[in-house]
Amino acid sequence: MNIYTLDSEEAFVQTAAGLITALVTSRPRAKLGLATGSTPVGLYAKLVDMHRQGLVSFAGVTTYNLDEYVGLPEQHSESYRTFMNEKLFKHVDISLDQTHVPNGNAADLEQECLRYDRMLEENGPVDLQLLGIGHNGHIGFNEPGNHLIGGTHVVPLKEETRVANARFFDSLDEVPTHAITMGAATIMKSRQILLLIRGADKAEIARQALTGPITTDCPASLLQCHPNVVVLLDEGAGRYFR
Ligand SMILES: N[C@@H]1[C@@H](O)[C@H](O)[C@@H](COP(=O)(O)O)O[C@@H]1O
Repeated sequence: MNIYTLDSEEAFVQTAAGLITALVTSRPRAKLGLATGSTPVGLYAKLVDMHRQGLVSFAGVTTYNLDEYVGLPEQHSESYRTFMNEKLFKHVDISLDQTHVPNGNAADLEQECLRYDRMLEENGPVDLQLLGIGHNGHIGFNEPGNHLIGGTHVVPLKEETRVANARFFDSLDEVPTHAITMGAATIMKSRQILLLIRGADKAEIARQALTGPITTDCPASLLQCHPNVVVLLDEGAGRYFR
């Protein structure tokens, strides 16, 4: 793992954006795995900015998002489809049919998981998978537990995850109880992984995930087995890595 602690928000965002734009420039038909949550918001804003300046084009890029809530209407302000459209897709030269987010409203969710996996199998592996991390070590919505699942699947969200994400909703009751997520094996098949970790409240889980035992109790620890991972930590999250 290549672990870097950046000492400013600008350096953090600029480094992440630099890695993505370098890939997309050298490989215009790149396949990007994308993530939601508050962590990549600054990165997406930087990519939009660089696109506006003519520094990067996404015209040939295909994207695959990690996850989506189950049962939240696609147009809901907090659906991950809306998040991606608003934070990135609407503002760059990518056509929406090149962007993929699991359909959390599919009539048959099991079929939807199979469809998503088949699509990733046929088109993948992704060149670069962007990841954040939950306070409990989840990646995508692969929650801690006594096992991990390889492929795309429906997952009941841990109470702590629903509480953490309640800040985006009017109340905890509105936070969906389930999500569809890419599985651990799919994530591990990515050619490169870019893991972003921000905030002092993530310092401890960063230490566990990056230097602790590889265990399903901390799904992100599995990334220690991947041959090509770049981890960017901001000052707060990087307390143990300076
Ligand atoms: N499913 C997403 C993850 O992909 C994200 O990495 C994580 C952390 O979110 P944040 O960046 O807001 O802390 O939780 C969410 O629930």
